[in-house]
Amino acid sequence: MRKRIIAGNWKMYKKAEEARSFMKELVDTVPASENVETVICPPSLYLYELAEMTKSSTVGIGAQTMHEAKEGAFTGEISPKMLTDIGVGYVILGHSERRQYFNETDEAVNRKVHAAFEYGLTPIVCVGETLEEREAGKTVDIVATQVKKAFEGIADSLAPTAVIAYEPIWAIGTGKTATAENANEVCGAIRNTISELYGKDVADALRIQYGGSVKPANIDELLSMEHIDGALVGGASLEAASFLKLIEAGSHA
Ligand SMILES: O=C[C@H](O)COP(=O)(O)O
Repeated sequence: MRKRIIAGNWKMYKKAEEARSFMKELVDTVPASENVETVICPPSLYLYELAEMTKSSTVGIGAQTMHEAKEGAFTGEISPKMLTDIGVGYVILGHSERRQYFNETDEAVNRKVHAAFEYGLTPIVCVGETLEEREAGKTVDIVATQVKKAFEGIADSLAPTAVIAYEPIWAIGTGKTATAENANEVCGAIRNTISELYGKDVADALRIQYGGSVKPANIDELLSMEHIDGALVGGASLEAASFLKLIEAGSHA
């Protein structure tokens, strides 16, 4: 049985005090459950403080992106070594906003997946199609190619510990959600791709999240699907009350 993983991606939102009080509430009230792993990915500015606040709790902290090098003259960047050093455990890689606005290519995502593993971080690898690609019937091809490229050269022993987030780009922040059946179908295709690459045991172990306008009203149906093991949540992770409802949903057997 795969443990669910619900991750909040705050993107470029929240002032320091808001981040602090959210995390205090989350740490104090997050249900202790063996069924769900909880992760918050704040802006990098808050990583250190929030990692300190969550040290003795079950809440994990993730970065929203990182550079692939351990250190160097890369103004403005943060490295996997720095993330591990301050107690960050996860990193989102290849989010569609990084691909779209910051020219993050499949090749760069692959290098970052390698770097994440090298420094003991769990990569949350994002894949997803545009509306145009979906309407042209290319969804499965697109996500399968993104997965294959992201995992190029990744050892069999590491692959099952990665997380893949399927985020149809047209569903991000738009209020439009893929139907649970649709999302499940694509997550199933992702699992098949992993099975082709690594075999069934790895495919059965690797967790796949759905992301794109996930909220308390649709989480139960999404999580009831065979191939959906959690959610990568933007908007609904910004308020502790709604995020806690998602964790609560994930904690049910
Ligand atoms: O990383 C999170 C996704 O981009 C989903 O964002 P959203 O829940 O606001 O649609």
